Amino acid sequence: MSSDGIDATRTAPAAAGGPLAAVEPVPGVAKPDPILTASHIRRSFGGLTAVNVDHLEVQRGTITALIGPNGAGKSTLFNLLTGFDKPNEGTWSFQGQPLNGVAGHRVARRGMVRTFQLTKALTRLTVLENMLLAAPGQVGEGFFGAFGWWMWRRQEQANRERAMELLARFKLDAKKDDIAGSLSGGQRKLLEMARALMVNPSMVMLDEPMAGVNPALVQSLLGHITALRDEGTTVLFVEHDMDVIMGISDWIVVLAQGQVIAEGRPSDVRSDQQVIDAYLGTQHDEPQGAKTEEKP
Ligand SMILES: Nc1ncnc2c1ncn2[C@@H]1O[C@H](COP(=O)(O)OP(=O)(O)OP(=O)(O)O)[C@@H](O)[C@H]1O
Repeated sequence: MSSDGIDATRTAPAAAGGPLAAVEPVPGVAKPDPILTASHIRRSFGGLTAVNVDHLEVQRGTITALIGPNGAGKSTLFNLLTGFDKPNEGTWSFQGQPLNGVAGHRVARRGMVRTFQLTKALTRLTVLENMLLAAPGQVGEGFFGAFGWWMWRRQEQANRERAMELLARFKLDAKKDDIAGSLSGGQRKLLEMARALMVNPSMVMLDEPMAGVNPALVQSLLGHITALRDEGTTVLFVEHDMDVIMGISDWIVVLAQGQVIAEGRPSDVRSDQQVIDAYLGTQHDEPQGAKTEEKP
């Protein structure tokens, strides 16, 4: 157990007795307490329908994996739900509030935040600067004159404290003044996660959190993800590594050709013939880390 109270070596058992225990594993099934609900979401690119989801609910306080073969529509669905793309049709709500037409940065302010790979520009900034840029909206300096200045200073201070707390949690505090581009692949993933937490979200969406991560850091990342869930944060993640998916997910949603073809607990999904035919049968079950690299 680390000093911040996180057992980084622990991975979660699938939530056999959790809130999803009695939920029937069928596509579109209602959840007891959904934090996110989406209906009739369709997104086409020319003649190609990338996403065509009838109904999907994500249970609050769980780790839900979104899986499927390449081109299944996972990233497109992430972009739509978080306001970084617009569907041709569909409605969705977060914490009971409709999100249609809400821009990405406002979606994040409402508590649903997604991780982004560090852009080239961000890799040239220090780790701490990256964190501060991810902080929630700033009070303008000119706002109410001297009072605005005082507010701005206070907010700066609070952001700095939150950033340092999160960097300590992810064991990046000693690297706060390092250029982000000098971090290893795994440390970058930790920084991406830490940046997302700057807005204190109710739900985090992680896009392939294990891609490019050295096996030594995989356990640490898994520990951080389950710790988030255990603190009450809802986690939705896209991942290809089946060991990771089966090891930490409370619930798995399977997309194929834009549609939800199955959802359920890991044990339900593993034995679903349609999933095996569409995805698992074609999945090269590489050992964890076989396709990874540590240095960018
Ligand atoms: N901007 C775009 N313009 C045209 N086609 C797109 C665009 N974005 C995605 N697509 C197409 O939509 C389909 C779904 O792509 P998407 O990236 O969402 O799949 P994915 O499940 O995330 O795949 P992967 O696992 O390979 O990342 C693919 O056929 C893709 O080529």
